[in-house]
Amino acid sequence: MMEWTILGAGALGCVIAGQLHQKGEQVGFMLSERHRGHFHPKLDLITLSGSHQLINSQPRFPEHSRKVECLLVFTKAYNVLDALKELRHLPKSTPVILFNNGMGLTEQVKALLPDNPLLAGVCNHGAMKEQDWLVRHTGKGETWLGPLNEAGKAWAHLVKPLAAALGHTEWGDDIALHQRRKLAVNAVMNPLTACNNISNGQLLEPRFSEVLEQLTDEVYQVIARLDGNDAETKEAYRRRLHQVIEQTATNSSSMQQDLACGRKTEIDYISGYMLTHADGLPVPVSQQLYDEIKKREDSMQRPAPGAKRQA
Ligand SMILES: NC(=O)C1=CN([C@@H]2O[C@H](COP(=O)(O)OP(=O)(O)OC[C@H]3O[C@@H](n4cnc5c(N)ncnc54)[C@H](OP(=O)(O)O)[C@@H]3O)[C@@H](O)[C@H]2O)C=CC1
Ligand SMILES: CC(C)(CO)C(=O)C(=O)O
Repeated sequence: MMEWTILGAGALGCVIAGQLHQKGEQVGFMLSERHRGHFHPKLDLITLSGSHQLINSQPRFPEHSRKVECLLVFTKAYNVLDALKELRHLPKSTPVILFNNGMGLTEQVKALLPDNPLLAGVCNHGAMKEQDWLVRHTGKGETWLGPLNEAGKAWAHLVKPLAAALGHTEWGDDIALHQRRKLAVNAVMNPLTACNNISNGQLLEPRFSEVLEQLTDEVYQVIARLDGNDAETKEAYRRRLHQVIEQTATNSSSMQQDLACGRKTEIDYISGYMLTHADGLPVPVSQQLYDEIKKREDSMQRPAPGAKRQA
């Protein structure tokens, strides 16, 4: 039986691993260096119904990459390239599926792994890491899988076991279209909630109505131009965005959580991607939010004035 190797044992990677495991699939975790030499307890997954599921997974490190049969990448976008570079022995025939949010990595991953079948997954499940090896499944949504290169097209059959484990999962020949649909939601919700330190649902308060409207228009123009004939109508996009805001009203966006906890955000792959592809379209609100988040990220990395340097 093929083993699914999860690179990135964080919130989403653990939830997907848990769901695959529950369906009898074999799952292993390719771990970062900080786990080396540590005891690996069973993964404790809190399911949507609140029950605990204990999962016995196989810990792996880059020297085991020769044996990887199918790699699912669940690191943050800014860690994808470095994490893949560590897997020097990854067979050229192993399919690699990128599940990160945001866009802009495809060409670099193609250059790094020119022979491997490459795919992208667009996953709308929700996951939260409560601590190492304790992860909560917070929401169910549809998943799309599609090819990023020619060799990736031969792996459409992976949809079947993924659908059995994750629920609604479909193959999309034009996976970039589905990535942009998700980006269009993230490029509004993530920077606005992060900059204002609010929950997703607070975006619907009257004080944000003007900025929400302006940002929605900017993002729509850029994404619709990239989508060409496949663009959704502005009304359909607005409805979809408001549906996500309402369905996740009590949640905090990933960017809000990252910024509030002093972690790096995925802004370069979300708003940064939008700005790079604006190509003359006016995007002042996106630019302002992008600049603000980069400024806060930079200030987090600088030691506070008067703080002692570590020897
Ligand atoms: N959480 C969610 O609900 C959703 C998340 N996404 C997207 O999925 C991606 C992952 O998100 P999420 O799970 O929340 O993020 P997390 O930060 O919880 O998980 C990322 C994991 O990647 C691991 N990692 C980083 N570098 C390496 C490396 N070199 N080798 C092995 N592992 C590495 C980290 O491991 P360690 O901590 O051990 O260093 C960390 O556990 C993001 O792009 C996110 O936007 C998409 C949909 C929903
Ligand atoms: C849709 C949204 C904003 C839900 O929180 C998300 O995907 C994120 O937080 O990154």
